[in-house]
Amino acid sequence: MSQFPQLKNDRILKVARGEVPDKLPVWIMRQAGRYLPEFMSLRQNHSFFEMCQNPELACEVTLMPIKRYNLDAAIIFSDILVIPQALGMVVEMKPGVGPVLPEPLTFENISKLEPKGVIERLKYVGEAITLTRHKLEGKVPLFGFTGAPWTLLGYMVEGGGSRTLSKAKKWLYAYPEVCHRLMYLLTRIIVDYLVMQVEAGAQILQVFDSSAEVLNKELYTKFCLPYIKDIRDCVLVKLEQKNLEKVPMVLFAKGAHYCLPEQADLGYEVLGIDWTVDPKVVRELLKGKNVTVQGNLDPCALYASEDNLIKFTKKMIDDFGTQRYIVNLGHGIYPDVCPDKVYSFIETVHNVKI
Ligand SMILES: Cc1c2[nH]c(c1CCC(=O)O)Cc1[nH]c(c(CCC(=O)O)c1C)Cc1[nH]c(c(CCC(=O)O)c1C)Cc1[nH]c(c(C)c1CCC(=O)O)C2
Repeated sequence: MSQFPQLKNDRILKVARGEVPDKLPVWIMRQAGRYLPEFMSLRQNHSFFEMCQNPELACEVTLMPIKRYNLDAAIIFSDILVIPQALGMVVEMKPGVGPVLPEPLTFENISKLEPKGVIERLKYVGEAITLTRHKLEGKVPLFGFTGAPWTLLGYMVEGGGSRTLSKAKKWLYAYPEVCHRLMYLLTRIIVDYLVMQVEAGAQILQVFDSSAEVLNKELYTKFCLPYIKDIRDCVLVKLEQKNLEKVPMVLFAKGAHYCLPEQADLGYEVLGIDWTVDPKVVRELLKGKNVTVQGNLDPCALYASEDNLIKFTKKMIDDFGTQRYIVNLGHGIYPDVCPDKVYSFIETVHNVKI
């Protein structure tokens, strides 16, 4: 593997491992995105997936928030939907709408999915990661990421975003065996995809299960937890086989507070917490568990006045406490947030004494 510049800021990695940092680490979900004018100006000339697939462009976008802010991590510019795309599904990113898969999964076309060679077709993500590791010059660690099996299956069955995911949930209730087979297939791909990202230079990994919020404890226990655990276990085994470093992993199961203690037993070092949960309740639910928490400021709090934003941020940190805590929003930042608000948020976090 290529020799990368030495890491200068390892706050996030330390806190993920349960060690005490000099300052609270902070990063922002969707930190490289449309709220940044420099992103919008680049985006005018390129389609979304063209930006994902071109390592130079993906690297440039990944570095945009790092150049502007004192963030404690970078996250590779990509999308969770590159997996369905590499499986042969058409994925379009429609401005103002979001992702659209014009030919969603049906019983008739399941056999058309092409798992063979899928990692090869995702090699561009690895190339973007390797390039970014060099260009980061060791400033901060680089996150790799993936969607969790359920969230990917949801988009594949629904053909795009959905508030209720009633079509995908119908599959869970009506065709559980088919769903298990698909979840298993996605799990195998996700494992190899994450290992490939570490091989390329990712120093920490996040699994996004953004659609966990439409399930309940029973469904999540049956259809999601076993696969999410399998991902963690198999990534560890494969990293060891390849003599690669054991990188920490974050599970962000959005809206799955109905099973937080169960999430803490899957082997992930960090649990991402969405903005709907009270930090004190989170700590209570996770008492005695060996995990770090990450989150969870309401992304809309960045619309508040600077004074109030600072107040909300301090209160959140007070309520979580500074132990084993990575500061983040409780979901991705919105495109119409004023970029200056992000300075106040980060500065407020870094000013907290720990
Ligand atoms: C569900 C999901 C997706 N993608 C992702 C998730 C999980 C996190 C979450 O719940 O938000 C993850 C994601 N998407 C993107 C990143 C890049 C890294 C980062 O800065 O965090 C990451 C980590 C870029 C993106 N992904 C997308 C954009 C905007 C697309 C554009 O420029 O047109 C970016 C910068 C598009 C996207 N991609 C997806 C949706 C629903 C959308 C549309 C919503 C939106 O527009 O914000 C699927």
